[in-house]
Amino acid sequence: MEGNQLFPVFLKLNQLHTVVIGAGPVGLEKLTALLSNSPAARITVIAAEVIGEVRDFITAFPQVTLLQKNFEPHDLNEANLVVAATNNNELNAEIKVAAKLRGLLINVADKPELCDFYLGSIVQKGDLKIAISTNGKSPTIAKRLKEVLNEGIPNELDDTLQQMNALRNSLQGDFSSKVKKLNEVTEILTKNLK
Ligand SMILES: C[C@@]1(CC(=O)O)C2=NC(=C\c3[nH]c(c(CCC(=O)O)c3CC(=O)O)Cc3[nH]c(c(CC(=O)O)c3CCC(=O)O)/C=C3\N/C(=C\2)[C@@H](CCC(=O)O)[C@]3(C)CC(=O)O)/[C@H]1CCC(=O)O
Ligand SMILES: NC(=O)c1ccc[n+]([C@@H]2O[C@H](COP(=O)([O-])OP(=O)(O)OC[C@H]3O[C@@H](n4cnc5c(N)ncnc54)[C@H](O)[C@@H]3O)[C@@H](O)[C@H]2O)c1
Repeated sequence: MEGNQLFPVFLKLNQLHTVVIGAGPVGLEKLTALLSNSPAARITVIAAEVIGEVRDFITAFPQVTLLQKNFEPHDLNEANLVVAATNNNELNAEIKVAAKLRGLLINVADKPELCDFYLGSIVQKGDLKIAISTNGKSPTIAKRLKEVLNEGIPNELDDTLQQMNALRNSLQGDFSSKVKKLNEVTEILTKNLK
């Protein structure tokens, strides 16, 4: 089978408990991705050594707990989601087993073969969020495409989203008549692209 077979979802990390193992530069990258998208994400960071940048970054997020210790499998007992960013391949494999035994989904940074899910490159304009995946082929292209879309999508699109939401809430009638109206007023968006 060819092409990208990953299924995208948008997680409510504020309702889930994510355990991040490792607090070096790559751990910082993953924490930045998690918390810049979901500032209320419930996260426990576990790491034997913690770089200053991680300590500084998480001070803005009081719901993030830092445990400076060696990883133990029971650290995942209360987890819903796992992100591993350690510099030790044996440990990564051990974390993968501990996650699997508990039925948890895991991302091992930079180790696609150990991942149940990948992080995407994210474009955000207010309530609009677009996640980009290159199927692991080139995160650099994902990053560049994010930059292109960030430039290309007007900030005003978020105003449109808010207006559409107000219209959606004000419409009377049955479901199909509401859908018809919402499609009518947005038809111009696709015409502009042609
Ligand atoms: C999107 C983003 C999200 C995030 O991590 O926040 C992300 N990587 C980002 C950046 C980035 N990562 C790397 C570079 C250096 C250049 C390069 O190698 O290309 C750059 C570019 C840069 O930093 O400029 C190194 C790298 N990454 C992976 C490998 C291993 C491999 O490919 O085998 C290696 C080689 C390590 C080595 O050489 O040792 C693997 C993965 N990286 C993924 C996600 C998943 C696939 C996403 C997809 O489908 O595209 C996947 C599979 C798993 C995962 O980690 O989730 C984030 C964009 C940030 C943004 O939007 O600005
Ligand atoms: N730094 C980069 O730019 C980069 C780029 C590509 C790939 N990588 C890879 O990503 C991984 C992580 O990179 P990094 O630069 O963040 O590494 P790092 O060595 O700076 O950090 C590793 C983290 O894992 C923790 N750790 C190690 N063993 C532990 C244990 N038993 N229990 C708890 N914590 C433990 C360390 O304390 C540290 O916090 C490495 O495999 C590296 O090869 C790094």
